[in-house]
Amino acid sequence: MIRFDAVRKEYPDGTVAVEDVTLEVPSHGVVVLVGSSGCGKTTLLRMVNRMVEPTSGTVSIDGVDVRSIDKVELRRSIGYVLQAGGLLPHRTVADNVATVPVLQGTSRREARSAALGLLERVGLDPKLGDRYPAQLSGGQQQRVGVARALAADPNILLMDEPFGAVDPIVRDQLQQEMRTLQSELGKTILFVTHDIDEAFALGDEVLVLRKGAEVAQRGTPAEILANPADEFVSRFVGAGTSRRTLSVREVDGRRIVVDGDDRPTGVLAG
Ligand SMILES: Nc1ncnc2c1ncn2[C@@H]1O[C@H](COP(=O)(O)OP(=O)(O)OP(=O)(O)O)[C@@H](O)[C@H]1O
Repeated sequence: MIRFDAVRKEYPDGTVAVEDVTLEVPSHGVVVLVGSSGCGKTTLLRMVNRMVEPTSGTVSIDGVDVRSIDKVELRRSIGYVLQAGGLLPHRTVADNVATVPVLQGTSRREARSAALGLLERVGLDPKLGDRYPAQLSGGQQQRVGVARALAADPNILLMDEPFGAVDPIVRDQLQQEMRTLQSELGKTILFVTHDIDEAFALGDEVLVLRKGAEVAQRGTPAEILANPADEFVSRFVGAGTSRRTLSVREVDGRRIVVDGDDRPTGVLAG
């Protein structure tokens, strides 16, 4: 479990990115932080691996204050996936994935062979292991980013808009694959996005944040959609908008789900 206890972050220029946040992220679940640009999501996420130190308050993992853990050790023990993939451009894909295990003492050969297995696991042809990041598509690079984050078999994965830079179709695929992977691996995942649909697609729980990373509402996607806490959340999730208001029409004997503009969104099973 990750716990934020009364954390506040004021940057040296006086910007208060995180006001006063207390929250828990239970183990083995996916918690998504969603909010507009600049609301403090990234700052909060980076406090977990000490890329940002809180001005006050405490972040702990399974009851251990992260400040008591060596920064380098901590970062190697937590998977971190960024929007740009964060891959090292002058290393091959396989070497990128193998970097942390090698630093942790795994032999190069063993780490490389594990890396090829991980590439397969995230849906890539292991042959791509010999390429350089620039020789891959954006979606493939994101997959490598996920493989690299998983390489040291961390309990915790921090994901900062990892699918933000790819087209909607690839994004959809990556989200589905992440769900499958998570059902197999059961990591503790803290995921940041500004896209409410992505939050609803991936989160066991979703936290809608306002400025200063203040939690406007926390709940399952269904709870938030069914019962938005206030006007801010309601607007953010689009509850009550034509896109969210679905109804059923019968067409040629099949039951089609349509949105408030009568546009089809799916077919009812059964
Ligand atoms: N190093 C820094 N120095 C000063 N201000 C910063 C720094 N990093 C972030 N901020 C400010 O802190 C606030 C929160 O930023 P943060 O990146 O955490 O938000 P975010 O919700 O992740 O936004 P985005 O979705 O755009 O990445 C913003 O006002 C931002 O400009």
